[in-house]
Amino acid sequence: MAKIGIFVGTVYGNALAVAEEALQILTQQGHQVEIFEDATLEQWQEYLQDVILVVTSTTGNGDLPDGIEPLYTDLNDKLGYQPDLRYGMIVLGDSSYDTFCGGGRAFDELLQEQGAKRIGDMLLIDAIDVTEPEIFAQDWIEGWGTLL
Ligand SMILES: Cc1cc2nc3c(=O)[nH]c(=O)nc-3n(C[C@H](O)[C@H](O)[C@H](O)COP(=O)(O)O)c2cc1C
Repeated sequence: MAKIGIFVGTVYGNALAVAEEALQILTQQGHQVEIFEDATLEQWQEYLQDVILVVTSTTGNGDLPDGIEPLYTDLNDKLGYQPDLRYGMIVLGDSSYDTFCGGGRAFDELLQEQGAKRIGDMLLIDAIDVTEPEIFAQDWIEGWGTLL
């Protein structure tokens, strides 16, 4: 059983729906799970020895939603190295944008630079193909939960 913080960035609620699905699946697997929106660096730091699942969409021109961008900036400016963190990444975007899933990809790059260990591949969810992202993500979440 792992302690998992799900950190969400959403504009219209799709990423939150995926996060809520993940909460349900991972809790059923026996993990201890909590969702954070508009999260602070302090909340992130509570998981540095545990597991984080980032679920974020992309807005603007490859940007992170307002609810998670300050966390990204704080991680970049203040945290530095986080080698004991294990994490997963689910990114929502739309492939009609040149910056497909740009916000989440940037978040993943930052965590890699800071020594965090990603569990599994990133799940990219393309709004062009997928109308129900929370259903689409189910198999990935189940598989990810068993890797922890
Ligand atoms: C104004 C606007 C800008 C967007 N910009 C991007 C973008 O730069 N790259 C991308 O991959 N998707 C982009 N998207 C698509 C969203 O990321 C996608 O629709 C996603 O499913 C929204 O999830 P949310 O409801 O959690 O915000 C944009 C959508 C809108 C409405």
